[in-house]
This record gives sequence, structure tokens and C-alpha cells, in this order.
Amino acid sequence: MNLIWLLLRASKLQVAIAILTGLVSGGTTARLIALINSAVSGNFTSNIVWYFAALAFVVLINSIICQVLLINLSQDAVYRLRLRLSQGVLSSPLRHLEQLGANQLMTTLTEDVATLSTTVYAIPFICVDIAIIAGCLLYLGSLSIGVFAFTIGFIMVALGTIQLLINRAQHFLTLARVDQDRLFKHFSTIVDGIKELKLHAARRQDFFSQELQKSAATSRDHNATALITFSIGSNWSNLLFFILIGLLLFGLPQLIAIAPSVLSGYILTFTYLMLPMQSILDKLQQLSRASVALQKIERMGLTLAAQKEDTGTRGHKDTGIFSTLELQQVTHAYPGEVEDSNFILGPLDLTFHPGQLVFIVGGNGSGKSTLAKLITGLYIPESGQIRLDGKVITDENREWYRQHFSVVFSDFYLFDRILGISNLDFDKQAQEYLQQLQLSHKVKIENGKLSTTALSQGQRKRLALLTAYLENRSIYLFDEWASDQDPVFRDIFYKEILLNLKQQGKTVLVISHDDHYFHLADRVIKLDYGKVEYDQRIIKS
Ligand SMILES: Nc1ncnc2c1ncn2[C@@H]1O[C@H](COP(=O)(O)OP(=O)(O)OP(=O)(O)O)[C@@H](O)[C@H]1O
Repeated sequence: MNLIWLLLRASKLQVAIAILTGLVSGGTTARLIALINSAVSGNFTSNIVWYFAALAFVVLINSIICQVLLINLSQDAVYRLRLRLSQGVLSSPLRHLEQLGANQLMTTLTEDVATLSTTVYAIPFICVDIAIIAGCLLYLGSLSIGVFAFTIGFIMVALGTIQLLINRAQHFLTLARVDQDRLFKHFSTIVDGIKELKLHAARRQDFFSQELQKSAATSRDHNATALITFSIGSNWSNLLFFILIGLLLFGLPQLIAIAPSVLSGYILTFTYLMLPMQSILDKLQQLSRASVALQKIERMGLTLAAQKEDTGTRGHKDTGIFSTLELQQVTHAYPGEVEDSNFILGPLDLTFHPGQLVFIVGGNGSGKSTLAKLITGLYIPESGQIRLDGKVITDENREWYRQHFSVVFSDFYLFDRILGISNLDFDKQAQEYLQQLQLSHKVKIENGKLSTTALSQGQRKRLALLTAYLENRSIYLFDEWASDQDPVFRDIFYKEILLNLKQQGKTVLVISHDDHYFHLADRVIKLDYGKVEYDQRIIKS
């Protein structure tokens, strides 16, 4: 049913036209069968051939129109779903996405959407088959009410037994979908941990037999049980067809009088109906799989919608100059598995100004990166306030607030095209920065596209710095940027690049462990277990 809603969301009018043409096609098919039955019973009229040809033509045209409409609709529905899901992910709070996990997001965006797109393609054909069945049933009803009532009663009971089998199969498909998430995680482990797995035979063997093989076997068993149940259902429905024909031929005539033309009409129609019925049953397992995928997508889509952030920047165009950025009693907590193990950052009171070079230091796990995500507006404070020039940052203006920052995180992502910067001198400027960052011999930039990103980690970080440079925003934040740089470039970073940004009036926040450069800062903030141990101004001689 949800799949039909997916189509309806795309266009109600087109769905209505498709249903109408499908019904005409089904009704006309039934009329054709009636005509054949009447011809077989010896009732010929002079223009029967023309009538027959006209009916066949109407069936052809209507089923083509119906299927073309539904194919377009189904593909459009999948297109919209892909965009909606991607938008949903883009507009969800970072913390929520971190909690969902990369594996779950990727399986849904790839596997579930792929399952849906192949199934939605089958829907048009199922619709035409249903229309034919409906048309044929109408015809059977017009032949004899008594026989029709018996047939419908039989079909209801038959459908009940088939539904039981489908429910069982669906249960195993749902379990198989959970296995799919687990398998996807193992595949990510193979790709991301390939070096560690190759270097340690016992670890590799352990991972293979205890993790991957077990999950793959469970997935195989659940899928096999589901498919076998569908196969039993399909064969059972075939048998039910023959039982019905047998009852109509040999059983019912013993109880009530049935005219031979009515009987032949029923037998002819059911023989014809076996084809569309079989086709629908064959597609049932595909439909059930899609229904499980859609449930998963909708569930994720709903949670995404519920957590949706306001991503508009309307009414807040001034992303340039500011004079004060304040954090007042700001806190953030990561819920731990054990109540006492929760990490809590803050409450913190910090104020930053333009032209300040601030080092944020502290031991591993002291909360530096968490503070970076809070300052940049990626995490929403659990309590306290962030204010920019006295303006409190809320859900309405958080997107605008984030546009003040250029950041290179320690787990940065490097795009192979410089996105979102429209500057006429762009390539020339980028080329100059490439030279400054000593990368011009390795990378070229044409129309914003980087010639390569296949570089060393340190060089890739320099490219990320280049993007930050080009963004030309008022607050810069670098999370352990220099940790991968050689001593010469590290020196250039601290003594030239940072000071140059400061001279331009930027606020520069640097998370660092390089204590022999701390004297260059205007201020050093040290964190310890989520609290400020000291916030020290450096007096320059
Ligand atoms: N995604 C997360 N989910 C749960 N807890 C987290 C998450 N990220 C960090 N933490 C916890 O928060 C604490 C602070 O982490 P954070 O990354 O901010 O420290 P850090 O000072 O940047 O450390 P490092 O110098 O090692 O990069 C750690 O105890 C960590 O266990």
C-alpha cells in the first residue's frame, strides 16, 4: 500500500488516468473473452471480425498508455525519493547522523532505494494484470450470479491461505534486511581495514569466520526461508486454480444447474486468468522486499524529518564582519553506555574577537574537537547560549551562523571540485595559493576542478587549507592541521599562514599539540576532561 502512496505522491492526476486506462484495458479484455466464448458457442454475427479487431486495438492502446504513464510515474517517484532522502540527510543535525551511523545511512541510500526502484518498475505491469482480473471477474458475474458467488467464496478462502504464507515470508525478509545492515558493516570493515587484515592472518581468519561468515550465513538462511515460502505460495496458488476449475467442472453441476455456455465461459476465463495471476504471484516476493525497504526508508525519513534543521539563510545575509563571539555556560554531553561514563563538556564561558589567534590545547579526549563542533554550530548546545554580536544563535539563524566559519577538521573531506565559490579571479587566485602551499607542481586547478586528489595525507590537508583560504570567511578553525606536515611546512603554517590570517582581521582558532609554537598565540585555552583548566593571554614582548 505504501508503494501506491509513493506513486500517488508523484502525481495524483496521472495515477487517476493510468487507473482509468488500465480499467478500460481490463474491461475490454473481458469483453474479448466474452466474444471468443460466444463465437466458440457458435454465435456469429456479420461484423464480428471487425468488432474483434476493434476490441483488440482498444486493449493494445489502453495498456500501452497505462504502462507508459505508470513507468514514468514510478521512475519519477524513485527520483523524488532519492532527492528527499539526500535532502533529509543534509538537513539533519550532525549528532543525529552520528548516532544513526554511516553504515545504516549507506545501506538505506544504496540498497533500499535500489530495491524500491526495481520493484516500482514492476508496479505498472501488476496494475494492468489487476485491471484484467477485475474486468474478467465482472464478466463472470454477468454470466451467473450463483456460480460467481461460489467462485468469490472460494477465492476469498484461497487468498486467506496465501496471505498466511506471504506474512511468514515477509517476516523472514524483515530479518534478512537486518542481516543486510550487519553485512554492510562487515564489507566496510574489509575496505577500511584491509591493511590491518592483510598483515595479521589470525585476525583476518577470526574476522572472516566469526563475523563475516556468520552474518552471511544468517542472511542466506533468512532469504532462503523467505523465497521457499514464496515458492510454496506460488505452487499452492496454482493448485488452488486447478481445484477451482475441478470444482466448477465436476462438483458444482451436481448441486445446481449450470448452462454449458456459462461453464465454458468460466473455464475459458480462468484458463486465461492463470497467466496474469501467476505473474502477480511471481512479483509478490519483489513487492514484499520493497515493502520492507520502504518501511526502513520511511522510518529513517521520518526520524530525519523529525530532527530536521532549518537550513535556510533567509533574512541573514551579513556573513562578514563581527566583533564578539560568546559562549555562555555552554554544555554538551555524549550519552555513554554506562551512566557514569558520560562525557560532559562545559559549562564553558569563552569570548572571541576578530584578529585573535587562539590555541586550544589539552590531552587526548579532553574535548577539543567537541568544542570545535560546538563553536562552529555543528553541535547544538544542550544548555547555555552562543551569541554573535549579542544575537543568540537559535534554530532559526544557526545555518546563517555557520556561514561565518572556514574549518579544516582532523577528519576533513576533500572535494575534487571547489564548490560554492563564485569568484571571477577564482582560478588565478587558486593557482597563487597552490604556489604558496608548495603544491603547484602536483595539482592544477581549472574551472574550479582539481586535477588530482591522489596525494599524500599532508598534501591533501594543504588542499583542504586552500579551500578554506578561498572561502575567505571571518573565523578560521584548524583541528590538528599541522600534525601531518613536515617540519618546514609546519613552521610555515604557524609562522606565516596563521599570522597572515590574523593580520587580515580573521579570528583564528587552532587545536594543537605543538607546544613550541604556543608563544605565537594571543591566547591559549587548555581543556581538561571537558573543563577549562586555564585561559591564558600571552603577553608579547
Ligand atoms: N561521537 C561520539 N560519541 C560518543 N562519545 C564521543 C564521540 N566523540 C567523542 N566522544 C567522547 O568525547 C570525549 C572528547 O572527545 P574529543 O574528540 O572532543 O576529544 P579531543 O580533545 O579532540 O581528543 P584528541 O586530542 O584525541 O583528538 C572523549 O572522551 C570521547 O570518548
